[in-house]
Amino acid sequence: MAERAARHCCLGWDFSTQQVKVVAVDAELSVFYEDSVHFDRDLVEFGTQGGVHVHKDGLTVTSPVLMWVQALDIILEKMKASGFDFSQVLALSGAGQQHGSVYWKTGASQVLTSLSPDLPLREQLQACFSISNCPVWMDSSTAAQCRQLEAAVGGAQALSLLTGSRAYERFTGNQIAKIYQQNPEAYSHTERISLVSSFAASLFLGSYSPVDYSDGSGMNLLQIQDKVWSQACLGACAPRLEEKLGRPVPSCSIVGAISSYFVQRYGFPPECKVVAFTGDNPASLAGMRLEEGDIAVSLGTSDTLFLWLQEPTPALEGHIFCNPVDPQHYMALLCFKNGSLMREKIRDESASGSWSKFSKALQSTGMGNSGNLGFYFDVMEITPEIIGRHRFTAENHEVSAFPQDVEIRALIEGQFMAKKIHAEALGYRVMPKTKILATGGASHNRDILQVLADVFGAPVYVIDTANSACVGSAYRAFHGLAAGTDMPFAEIVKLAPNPRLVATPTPGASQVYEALLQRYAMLEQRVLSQTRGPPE
Ligand SMILES: O=C(CO)[C@@H](O)[C@H](O)CF
Repeated sequence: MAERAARHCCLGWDFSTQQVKVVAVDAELSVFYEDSVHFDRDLVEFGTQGGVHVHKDGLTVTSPVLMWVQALDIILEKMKASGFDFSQVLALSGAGQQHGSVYWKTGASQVLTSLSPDLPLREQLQACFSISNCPVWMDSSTAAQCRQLEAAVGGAQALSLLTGSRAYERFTGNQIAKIYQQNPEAYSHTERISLVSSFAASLFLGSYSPVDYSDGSGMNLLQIQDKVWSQACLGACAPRLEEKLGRPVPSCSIVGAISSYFVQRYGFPPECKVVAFTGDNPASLAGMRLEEGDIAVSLGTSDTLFLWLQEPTPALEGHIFCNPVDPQHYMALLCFKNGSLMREKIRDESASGSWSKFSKALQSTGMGNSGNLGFYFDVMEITPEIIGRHRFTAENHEVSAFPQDVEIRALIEGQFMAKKIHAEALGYRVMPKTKILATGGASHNRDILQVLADVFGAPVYVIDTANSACVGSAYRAFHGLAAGTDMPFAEIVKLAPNPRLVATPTPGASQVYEALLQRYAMLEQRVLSQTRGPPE
């Protein structure tokens, strides 16, 4: 085989819900290698569906930690078999599904620091975990622990101001509290608790990696302003928790050099640096190269907004995390459950199942839809908590139906006005340099993106985000190598492929939507009060 040219690179890992993925990115920021191990397909013995086990109660959702360990063994062996030159790896970083937690058994650190390069990780780490099935982000079994935590710190809004979110069942502090309450013996035999991100970093480090500020913001435990654990939150969840978590670190930190295990077994250079791993969403923000004032809109099954914020306004909706690439700033995440499934339903009902007819309806109706407004929530919406379809005429009279074309525009304008209103409630403001980055299935429909540009008054770009968490992690590894030079992340990634401009605001759009947004906000409150019933 022809000698492969030497190609210095950084690796970006993603320990996601369904698979472990890796990309190799060279100094020109080109992705030249990618691989993955799919849990359901490649690790059948664990019996997961979508990478998880949903328990009989329908609320508890876990994943086997040894499945994650073995997936790393397999993917590294696949890379080795493909002839990947590990000696060229300058640094690596990674991401993990947020909120999940890993429980290292007392004594595990000795095993982790003295791994034999002759054996796979799984064989050596078999007995290193006090909890075999780790709670993950899909779990919703900790409602009681959420109420206890909010009560301990003065309520939901107080917790949100402190940690960036009100209590959420999937957030790690509440999961730890449940384990302490229901399995105190396992908790007492736990010397370290990692997030999925810091657990993965620990494997490469050969010692316990600290939690980074950004993924740590998804625990209901970290004070997001001071970037220290909240003693009130720790105390409300479990005893002696701080010693099990260790001190959190900035997300751009080099947490150490790669373990000798990987040097001897795979040929990594001993000076290969490990940059703190973070959550998948913060890593995606890095991969999409969001900058201050930008907003990323993922138009998928549910719609997700990533915001870059300088001064957050924590609220009872959405999540504020410490920013993964600028320690002085923040990011926000907003989830809208009625995303593409709602768009597909209206397409089927009002455009005979045709996206082309759907687009024609948007083209044939004007901005503002002659004052007609709609709320379309066939499943209980997260942001805000409303269910049902509610349509209003220009005179704010509720009606039971719209003509088909009006219905289609009311759906799309309503979805995007909701996004703008709730993003602004978290402190987001459109800036002159704002770019909207659209991803996900609906981002292939230019007419939908035109409405997005008009409602926000900002240009819309599309970007390939297939591997955004991995690529963002590789970018963060390069950024970690520049530690101490104060080089901003944007400078490090300036060679990366640019997003493609798809839509710019129609002239006059801001005047139309400025008025409509105010009506939308007012009507949303009216619907909320109707569906929530009168305040107690
Ligand atoms: O719970 C979430 C964010 O808060 C999910 O996006 C997980 O990070 C997916 F892994």
